[in-house]
Amino acid sequence: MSDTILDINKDNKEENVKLEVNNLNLFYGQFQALHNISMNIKANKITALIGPSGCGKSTFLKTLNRMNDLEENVSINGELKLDNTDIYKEMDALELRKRVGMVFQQPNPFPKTIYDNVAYGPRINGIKKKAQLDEIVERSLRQAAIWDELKDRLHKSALGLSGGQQQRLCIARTLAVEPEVVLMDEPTSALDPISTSKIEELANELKKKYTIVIVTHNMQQALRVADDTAFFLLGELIEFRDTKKLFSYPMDKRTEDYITGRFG
Ligand SMILES: Nc1ncnc2c1ncn2[C@@H]1O[C@H](COP(=O)(O)OP(=O)(O)OP(=O)(O)O)[C@@H](O)[C@H]1O
Repeated sequence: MSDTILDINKDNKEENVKLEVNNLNLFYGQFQALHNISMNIKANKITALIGPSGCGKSTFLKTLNRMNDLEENVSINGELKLDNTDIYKEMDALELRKRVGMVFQQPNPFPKTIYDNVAYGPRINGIKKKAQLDEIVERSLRQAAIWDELKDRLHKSALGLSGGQQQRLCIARTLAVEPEVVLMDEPTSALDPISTSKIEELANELKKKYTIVIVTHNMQQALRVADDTAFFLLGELIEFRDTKKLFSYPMDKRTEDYITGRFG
């Protein structure tokens, strides 16, 4: 890792750090997919992860809520802390995933009603009272900016919604268990421009309450929504800083080549 990135991480330390990553390495069998990643993800900010296909963005995102634990042959070393607690050594994976929710590339609602999709997580967590569930469903759909569109069809199947509506429903489902961090893996890549801009506006609104980490292939999207941007290449974190600075004055030649379209 370069000195440049260390300097930037020191700057970040002065702000409110939600997730602290130190010297993180991840292997799929013999293949090392992440090399010595260190970065601080700030609370109530949007952090974008960019870089060419296969550079480790999704792998890194998944380490933040231990989704890689589900895969065979994965080994991880280094330190990853949520609010100063090590998520691998000192935290139960289920507890962690309540605090760190995830939204995937393809909207993946359950084949259930809209209401039951949103109530799913709270029910698993033991909430049974209808009035309480009603309140959670409404709050979550409002936070996901889709209440007005769906309030009259809560008991219809979620599979009848458009792709953009399904994705906002999936965001509502994630918010229903009141996470602190929301991870988004290319959440708009399957959506049209109008749905994309709704999700971007929503992310901007949600950061008041949540910390958001988003993987995107779309550099304009990173520029539009992210406070900080991390550029990955071949499993290394090349540069990580304020988004506007990274795009205006890239410090590393490889970042410059990528954002100017010279490779990737
Ligand atoms: N389950 C796995 N087993 C083995 N290798 C994997 C696995 N998942 C990812 N990899 C490899 O790890 C590297 C990083 O993959 P990853 O999906 O994290 O990249 P990415 O930057 O998110 O790519 P994309 O933008 O195409 O989604 C790639 O070389 C990939 O082939």
